[in-house]
Amino acid sequence: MAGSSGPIGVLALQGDVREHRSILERLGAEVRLVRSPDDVAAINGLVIPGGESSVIDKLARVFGVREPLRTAIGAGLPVYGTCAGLILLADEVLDGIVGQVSFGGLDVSVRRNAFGSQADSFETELMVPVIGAPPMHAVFIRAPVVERVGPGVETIAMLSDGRVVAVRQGNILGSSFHPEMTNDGRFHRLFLDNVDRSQYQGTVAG
Ligand SMILES: NC(=O)CC[C@H](N)C(=O)O
Repeated sequence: MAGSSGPIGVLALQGDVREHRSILERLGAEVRLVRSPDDVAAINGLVIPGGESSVIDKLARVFGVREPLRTAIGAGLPVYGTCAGLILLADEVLDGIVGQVSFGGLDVSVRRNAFGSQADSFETELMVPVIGAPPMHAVFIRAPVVERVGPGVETIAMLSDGRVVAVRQGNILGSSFHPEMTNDGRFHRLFLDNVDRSQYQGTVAG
């Protein structure tokens, strides 16, 4: 069972926290909403929701969780980021607002709002080989695209035009789209399997 040595965190500063919480609980996880360094110290996996990455970045600094999260991710905390969450995990953010930074951890470059204003939001069926059939119904909302994939990063989903929309690197998983909005638990299952297999022991506060 996932979360055997601690709860699964959902970063709860802004965004679609409730949807992630409910899909994780449906899969049997104990969820802790993360808003403080103590919360970061208590979790053994983390979901970073969709929302607005620049706002989550700012609030993470205000709430004092940015550095603890960076330390935990660097120490191997299993993480899954959707949309804004993927942006926050990218080592490089393209088209960020002035001063915007990410937590990092994923050796990728991600472009915010990559689909432009004429197609801010769309939905499509997406084949994700590591998850298998049937295809996922993928919802893209002012979504980012992964433009550079580092050597240790695996591309796990692409649009039909070849644009990369889901990746993983070790215990870090990210998607441009929102499985939490379509009640498809397969990405969260993949993340919880990472938590179950993880050797992550937590970090000393700081
Ligand atoms: N649905 C989303 O999470 C949108 C992401 C948003 N465009 C950002 O830059 O953070």
